[in-house]
Amino acid sequence: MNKQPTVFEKLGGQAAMHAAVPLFYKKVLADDRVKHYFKNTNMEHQAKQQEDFLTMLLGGPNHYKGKNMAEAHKGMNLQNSHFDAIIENLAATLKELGVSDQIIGEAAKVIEHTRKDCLGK
Ligand code: HEM
Repeated sequence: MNKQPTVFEKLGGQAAMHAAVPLFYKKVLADDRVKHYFKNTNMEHQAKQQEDFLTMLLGGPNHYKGKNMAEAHKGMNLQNSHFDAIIENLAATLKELGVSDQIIGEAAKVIEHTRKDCLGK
């Protein structure tokens, strides 16, 4: 029986994820809606954590050793608009890398499940 490909595989697997995350954070750090949150963040560490987290979340291998989303974003008072900005930057990144709108939509739908935890509500 053939296994259905995961969103991670459809996006292009680890190589695609590794290419996407730095581009994504470049956009995030240029986005006035969210960039201030990262002023004390080690972005190299953040990119590694995010690559591992998204890989796991989208159905790839699980190497993620960071905090859960509620813990990671505790005290930041994040709002829906911030979450939307993050998703928008990720979607724009994937689009630039040639991922189809269909697959971007599938990825966004999975990531959407983390909204409540990220916002702490
Ligand atoms: C809602 C807007 C968001 C903002 C402004 C934001 C901001 C941040 C910041 C500043 C950190 C680093 C904290 C530190 O320096 O220790 C962080 C950690 C992290 N965030 Fe977000 N984040 C957001 C949404 C998300 C989303 C949607 C995801 C996943 C899809 C995510 C995944 C992560 C991960 C994996 C970490 C690392 C946790 C660790 O190292 O243990 N974030 N976030």
